[in-house]
Amino acid sequence: MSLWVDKYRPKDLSKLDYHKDQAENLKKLTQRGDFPHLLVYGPSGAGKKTRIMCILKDLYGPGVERLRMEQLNFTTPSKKKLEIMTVSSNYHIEINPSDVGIYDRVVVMDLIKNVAQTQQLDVNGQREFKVIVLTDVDDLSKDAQHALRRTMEKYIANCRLILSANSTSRLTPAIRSRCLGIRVSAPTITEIVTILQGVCKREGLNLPTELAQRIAEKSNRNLRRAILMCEACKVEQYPFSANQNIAEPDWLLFIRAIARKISQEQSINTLASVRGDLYELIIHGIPNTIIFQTLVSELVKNCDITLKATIISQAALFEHRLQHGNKAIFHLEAFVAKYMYLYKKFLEDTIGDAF
Ligand SMILES: Nc1ncnc2c1ncn2[C@@H]1O[C@H](COP(=O)(O)OP(=O)(O)OP(=O)(O)O)[C@@H](O)[C@H]1O
Repeated sequence: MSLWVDKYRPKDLSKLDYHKDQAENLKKLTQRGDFPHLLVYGPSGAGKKTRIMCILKDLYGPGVERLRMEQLNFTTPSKKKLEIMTVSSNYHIEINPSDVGIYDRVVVMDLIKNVAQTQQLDVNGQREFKVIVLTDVDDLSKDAQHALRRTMEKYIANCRLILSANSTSRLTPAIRSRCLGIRVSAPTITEIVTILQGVCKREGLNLPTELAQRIAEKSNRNLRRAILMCEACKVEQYPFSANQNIAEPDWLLFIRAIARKISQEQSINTLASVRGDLYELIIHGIPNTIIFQTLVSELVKNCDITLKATIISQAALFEHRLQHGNKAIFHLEAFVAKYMYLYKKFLEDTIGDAF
């Protein structure tokens, strides 16, 4: 039994439910003989991966859906052995080079070189090139980005890259300028409502519009999250009711609890306990940027408008450090300490004014 997010993931460009004009343009692109490197970017759960798989299917036919998982091994110049999981078909290979952290450069270079130099398994494949899908490229180190740029130029004859990223801001201009950019913005609330109702209809369920609307709003326009929440609602209670409880992911509730703790008491003890909580989230694989952004948005809910402005500008600074530094916990914790200081000072100043 598969989850609705997998079961109802559209498999053809013509079946994509939103950004339809873009899907049509992509179809035209795949029909031309030549095909550029692509950079598909947009927020999490907006449908990047789905669109990429549809492009591949259009290029190579249903064979790209026969996927296998493989572990690839690499050796760094200092003879350290690296292992990384890949998903591939006879026509393409998908890899997330940031899985190997600071060694991402080795993986990027070796992988592209190997793929470009090996023969296509299926010699009747309709294309002369293979596709390498690299995900989360905005997490690549600068070194790896430079290597990527050089390698993509060198092997353009035999392989094409499809890069996927949440935003282009951390990519070097050299990479951006060598790819055709495809922006997949988050679907609107109305689009999400329609998709949720479509999914439920295909399951033979009746989803009240009001509940679909509430789920869409709670999902933060992340379609994956919306569909997962909708399925969780079904497990919790069916027939649906318009005002039933919408289960939210554990990590979100956990971050909300951290934010409450920080706003209740600003002290060394709270900071120490928050450090433990942040470690807990990191250990469970919640991405640093998600932890940071959710925490900031929860914290500013408790802030007066002037304080909010200060907090947001500080958050921008710490987020920048988080993205460029290695130890996420330092920057997360430093931000919490800064928030506590600003919040406490604000309270003291305003209470002082009141007297
Ligand atoms: N056009 C669409 N119509 C209906 N459902 C869609 C569409 N695009 C995506 N979905 C659904 O949304 C879910 C999330 O999409 P996808 O995995 O493509 O997002 P993503 O942008 O790659 O996310 P991330 O960056 O977090 O990996 C999919 O599992 C699929 O069920």
